[in-house]
Amino acid sequence: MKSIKVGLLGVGNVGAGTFSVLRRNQEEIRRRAGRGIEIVAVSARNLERAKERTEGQCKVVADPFEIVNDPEIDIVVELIGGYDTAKELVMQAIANGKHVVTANKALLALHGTEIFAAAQAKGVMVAFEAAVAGGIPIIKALREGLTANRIEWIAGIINGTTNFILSEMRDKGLDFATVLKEAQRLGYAEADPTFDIEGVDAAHKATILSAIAFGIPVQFDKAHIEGITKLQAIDIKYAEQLGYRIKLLGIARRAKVEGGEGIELRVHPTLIPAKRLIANVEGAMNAVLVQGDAIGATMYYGKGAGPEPTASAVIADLVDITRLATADPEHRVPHLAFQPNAMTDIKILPMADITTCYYLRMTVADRPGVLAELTRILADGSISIDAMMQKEPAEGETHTDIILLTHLTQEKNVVAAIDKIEALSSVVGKVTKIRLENLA
Ligand SMILES: NC(=O)C1=CN([C@@H]2O[C@H](COP(=O)(O)OP(=O)(O)OC[C@H]3O[C@@H](n4cnc5c(N)ncnc54)[C@H](O)[C@@H]3O)[C@@H](O)[C@H]2O)C=CC1
Ligand SMILES: N[C@@H](CC=O)C(=O)O
Ligand code: NA
Repeated sequence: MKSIKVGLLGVGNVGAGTFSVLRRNQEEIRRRAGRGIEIVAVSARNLERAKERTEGQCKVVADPFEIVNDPEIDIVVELIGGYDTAKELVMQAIANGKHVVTANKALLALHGTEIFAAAQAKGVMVAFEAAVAGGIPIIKALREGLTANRIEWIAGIINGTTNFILSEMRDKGLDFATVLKEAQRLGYAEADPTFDIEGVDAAHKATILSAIAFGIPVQFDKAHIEGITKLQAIDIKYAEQLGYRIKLLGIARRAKVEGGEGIELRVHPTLIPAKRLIANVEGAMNAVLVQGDAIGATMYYGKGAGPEPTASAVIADLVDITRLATADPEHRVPHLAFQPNAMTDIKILPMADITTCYYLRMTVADRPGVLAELTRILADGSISIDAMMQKEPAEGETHTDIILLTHLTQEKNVVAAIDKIEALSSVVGKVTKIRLENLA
């Protein structure tokens, strides 16, 4: 049978990885797909570099629209990133009746609803395994393997760059900027690395996961986002002393609220018990925990970033499309796992309404009665304490650090209690609050 013809937009880290894995494993892939998968044209900004990376094996063009409008091309692979041009190209490819593969989580988290609706109407597939947790087949697991379950929650280390930074800083004592540069050199970081370190990339991915897990629209604008730039070394140290690790987690969870159900959608540094598997996921590795009502907890682990791990997911999508291209569109897996007419609109909760445990660090005067003041404020706010650690004041110091871990409580209770604690004359400066999840 004739090869399926692919046009590649962008020959950067992932584009180059896709080209080389597809060439290296072409025979194996052909045996799986039932026919060859051939990149016939690429578009790039740097034409010379693209020619080198594609070893003169295909046409190299400057204008990406030349590819999306080429009648010979069956599948367009979008690997340029960003929202604007990428969206135009993807929409044009769909309008031209081409299937699309994209690794672009930013695009899907913002415009997924429109893109999937257009693809559905046109009867083409938009595949995006590489967009969440790189090479880990988490989209496949959620859309296909776990369809019997009511998904309760998902919690994942879904940004390789930040996990790499946290691991290297802790293990090798390197500084933030040095490790970030290394993550960029290794092809893990986004073109704009603030997306990684400020939690935006993880929020793009958590948004996509929430849609597939719960059958709700993609709603990036409702995600709560905190990155790792404000995390302090002292909290990483105290967390270790208490038996926890701090990871940047993306969390999507069903929650019972007054009047029904809501969804928590949040990304922030999180304390996790050190004995949990996920707390021991290091470097650029990703791990996603999924709790289903029938299966219980499952964990998906692997390389979440980098040229070839991401190419692994891009090519898996190419194989899926090749196998299904001739199937009746009605028989394909729905883009967001649920049939388009069966999506629901469970509300994403404001942060004030989420429920979790907390790590609170405060600097207090080392004098009698301070602890009683703190515990009174917490008790008044219905916050119960799970553990406490008080450090000895350093030689000649009159102040010391107190760290409190709370049981489950609502964020609004904690915020109100912190306001009162910060107003005490015995407390110096701000209280540091980090959320804590016990997980499975
Ligand atoms: N690097 C990684 O580990 C992962 C990246 N992704 C996603 O994959 C996509 C690509 O990422 P990378 O390869 O890392 O980025 P990159 O910055 O290395 O590559 C993007 C390439 O596209 C080219 N480009 C930009 N605009 C273009 C245009 N209009 N026409 C033609 N070429 C254009 C750039 O010159 C660059 O070579 C992004 O959406 C990213 O979020 C997803 C998972 C992992
Ligand atoms: N910049 C991202 C790349 C993969 O999605 C990351 O670091 O995880
Ligand atoms: Na993936």
